[in-house]
Amino acid sequence: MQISNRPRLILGSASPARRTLLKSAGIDVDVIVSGVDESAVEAVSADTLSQVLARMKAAAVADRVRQTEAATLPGTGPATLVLGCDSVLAFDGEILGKPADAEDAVRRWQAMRGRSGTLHTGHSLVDVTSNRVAEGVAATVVHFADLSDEEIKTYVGTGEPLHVAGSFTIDGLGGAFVERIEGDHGTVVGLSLPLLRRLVAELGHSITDFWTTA
Ligand SMILES: Nc1nc2c(ncn2[C@H]2C[C@H](O)[C@@H](COP(=O)(O)OP(=O)(O)OP(=O)(O)O)O2)c(=O)[nH]1
Repeated sequence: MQISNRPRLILGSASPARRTLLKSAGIDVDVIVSGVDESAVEAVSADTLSQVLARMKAAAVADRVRQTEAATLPGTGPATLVLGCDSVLAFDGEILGKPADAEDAVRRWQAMRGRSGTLHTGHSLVDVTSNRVAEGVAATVVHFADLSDEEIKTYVGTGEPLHVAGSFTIDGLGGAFVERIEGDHGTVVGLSLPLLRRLVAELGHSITDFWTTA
């Protein structure tokens, strides 16, 4: 039996978009949702907030893995890594997570249309065995289309904006409302693959080690 030396990546996020993005990039993950209460953290700046929350999520899941898998965690051999992420939109001096409700989403879009904001996604990668951590925040400027009131009302009515940071997606219905971006596309979805490549390298791996197809 071929013993896999492939390191294991656990995604500490409930976001289906993050899991899909990794799968499309050849990386199959296990998912363990952190359950971290994001409201407990004071927003200082968008990049600091996204980094602190990503760190809290990854640490919570790494602790759980250490407790539940103590017997099977390899002291040597393939590593087990946990990735936590958090995305927030910096717009007009505010830090915007998910909208409170539909009215909030409408108000946000009436302010955002025709303007730009910066989507910050914090990443924290923990090697469960060595406890080493590699972290970074990726930021992408998003230029929004000048939506009509009718488009805003219809888009919010789909429910999509209510579940995502910044009240928009770039890979869903909201894609029609993103004129252009300056930076990595994945950062807007919620996970930067080029940054992940650098973080796994910091912990001694190559991103190609995680490919299930290679
Ligand atoms: N599909 C998609 N999702 C987006 C986009 N922008 C933001 N999101 C989602 C990704 C995350 O699920 C959510 C941002 O909230 P968080 O970063 O706190 O993650 P979430 O609470 O969903 O899950 P987690 O806390 O990681 O378990 O918004 C986008 O352009 N496309």
